[in-house]
Amino acid sequence: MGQSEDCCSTQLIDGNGEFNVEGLESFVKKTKLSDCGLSYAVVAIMGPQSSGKSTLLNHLFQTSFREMDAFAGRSQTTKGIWMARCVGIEPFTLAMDLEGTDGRERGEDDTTFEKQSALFALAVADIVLINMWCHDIGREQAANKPLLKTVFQVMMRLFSPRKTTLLFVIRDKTKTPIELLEPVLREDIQKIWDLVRKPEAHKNTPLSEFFNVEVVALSSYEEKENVFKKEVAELRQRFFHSISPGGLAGDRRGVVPASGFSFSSQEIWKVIKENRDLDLPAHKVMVATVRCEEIAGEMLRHLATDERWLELQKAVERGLVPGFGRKLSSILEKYFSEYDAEAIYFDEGVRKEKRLQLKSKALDFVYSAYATMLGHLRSNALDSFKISLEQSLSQGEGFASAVRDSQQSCLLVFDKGCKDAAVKQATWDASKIREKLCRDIDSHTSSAQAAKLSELTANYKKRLTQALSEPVESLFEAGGKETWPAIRTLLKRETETAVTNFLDVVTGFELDDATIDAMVQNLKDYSQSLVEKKAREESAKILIRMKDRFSTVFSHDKDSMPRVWTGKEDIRAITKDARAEALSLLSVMAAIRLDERQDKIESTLFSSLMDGTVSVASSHNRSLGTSTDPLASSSWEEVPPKDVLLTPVQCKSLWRQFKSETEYTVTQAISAQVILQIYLRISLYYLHILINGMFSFLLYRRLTSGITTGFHQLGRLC
Ligand SMILES: Nc1nc2c(ncn2[C@@H]2O[C@H](COP(=O)(O)OP(=O)(O)OP(=O)(O)O)[C@@H](O)[C@H]2O)c(=O)[nH]1
Repeated sequence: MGQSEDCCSTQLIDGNGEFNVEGLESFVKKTKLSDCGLSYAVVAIMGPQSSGKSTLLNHLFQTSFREMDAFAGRSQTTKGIWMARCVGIEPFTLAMDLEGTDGRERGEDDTTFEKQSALFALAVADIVLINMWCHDIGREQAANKPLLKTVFQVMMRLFSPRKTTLLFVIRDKTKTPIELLEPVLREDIQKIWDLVRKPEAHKNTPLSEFFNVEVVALSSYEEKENVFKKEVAELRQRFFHSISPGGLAGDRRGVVPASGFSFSSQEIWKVIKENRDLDLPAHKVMVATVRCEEIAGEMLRHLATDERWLELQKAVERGLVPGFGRKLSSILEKYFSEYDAEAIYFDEGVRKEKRLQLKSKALDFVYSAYATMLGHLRSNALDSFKISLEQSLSQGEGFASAVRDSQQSCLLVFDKGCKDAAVKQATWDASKIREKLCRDIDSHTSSAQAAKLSELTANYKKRLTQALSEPVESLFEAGGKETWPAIRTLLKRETETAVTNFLDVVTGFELDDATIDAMVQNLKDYSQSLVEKKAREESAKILIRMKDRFSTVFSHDKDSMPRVWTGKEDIRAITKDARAEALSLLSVMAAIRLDERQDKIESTLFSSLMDGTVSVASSHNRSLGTSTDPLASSSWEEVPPKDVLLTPVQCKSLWRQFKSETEYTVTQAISAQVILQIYLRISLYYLHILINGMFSFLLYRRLTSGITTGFHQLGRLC
């Protein structure tokens, strides 16, 4: 067989039953069969060997199937199954030339190539030409009878008949008109149909249910070539638009889309070779499944290398991509539409199912880019919330309302961004990311609120420190009866001022009452503890303070003028006053008196210490082994332990130390007085001598007599 450029013929199955996959693929590619969808027809020819099948096909379809050389004698020319595109026929029509079927050269069982190829033709072709000699019509031993028997038998092995058109081509027609021949032929066909063993389900099924039977008669090509050609040309017309309603194959069923033809025919041949029955509906679904998967796989591969997608993926890694959803939707749409276009003719159920799978895989594939995009939206929204909150707060807006406004505006931007990022083919839900954003906002709000409140509290504590610290210190230094009442007044006033101002500011936080109460209490506690701390500091320095107080009082007169020890001063009384002042200081610093509770610290201290009975009482009691000393205790009556600064025992010990350390001052004063006295006496003595001398000299000069008497008188005078 030769090859023409137009018909692209190829051997589909060789004489040994091997399927030529490569040849078919190349045929499909060259002829662009895959692009035809359902718009293609398959015509096969069967008939006895050397009955002019190839000759007929070549004339009918301008193909170039190998014909027997007329001078070489009749022997088998066509081996296996050949295939070619019919030239000039619309729609795309594929012609298949089958090996002759008279069983002379092959066996007779089901596995014979004759039966296998007949079954293949019935499964694949829409129109089967049955080539037969005119003289065989009505003959009992006609060569076409075994062929028809074969066709009808294998028909039963197709689960679902395809309503194939059997076009009986009567060759070498005689003068007997076709109108007379056709009924005889149809009778022959019917007889064969009736005799064929049928499965129970088809026992009474008429032949017409399975086949359209058409008959045409042609003159002999050998004897009346021109007439033959004319008749063939007329017959050729019937193959134009053969698949349209009313055409030769107008009511065909179970067509496999052209892009699945190669795979489908390979699978059909495999099943036939394995001598299995052909379940055409199941086969159709199987072909659809494989092909739709292939198409979907191809779409996914194309998507993965799509330039627009790669660009978008890179861009979203870098940051926000405006119009992300629109861009990604358009890329996806391209491949979904391509899938739809390619898979359109395959079984609808399969096609839809595979489309869903394609969609799900494609969406899974691009999801990470979407998630990245949402990540950007979330972090940008959080940043803008933080900035907006700071700005609002710096403009003096209340904390709670600033949070509300900032949150509202940032969520608005986030929602808009999500809308922009939404991919129309997906039902991806951004609510989880939104929830995360809200959690982040809440967490930032909490920490910002805590920071602001702690800053605020610290600020008010600082103010309280400034307002209380030094005044309290100076009140303690002054230490007297009015010290604690003055401190209480100061503490109350400053705390109330701070709390009032604090409440004004904290309102903006819209906190619950319990929280506000706790914060106010915290401020109050702080101011109280501040005073207590000062008191403890002062009590730790009490000895120095007492000594200072003593020395101030001791060495200054009532006009605060430095005292000069002339000898006239009553050091005992002065010492007592100075000690009383120091003891009064000790009494002030012995306990914290922030409540107005009365105590007996001062009276106890004065009665025990100022009378000078401490050491006496102690030694006395030691000797007695009992204690009646009110200061021999570690607590003050009516003073809670937390408020005790100096216990009675500590006071007693401090007093003893104070006394011993101030004793020297007193001694010094006494000494000063004594020395001054001596000095005065000595001075007087010398003055006396001087005066005596002066008088002696005058008397010596003026009184020359009575010297002895004068001496005695002077002695008495002195
Ligand atoms: N009598 C007669 N002979 C024909 C006709 N058409 C073709 N032939 C001859 O029959 C012989 C076989 O022709 P092919 O077309 O090769 O026959 P075939 O059926 O394809 O042969 P196989 O493929 O071997 O089965 C050739 O010598 C043809 O010239 C016809 O219409 N009438």
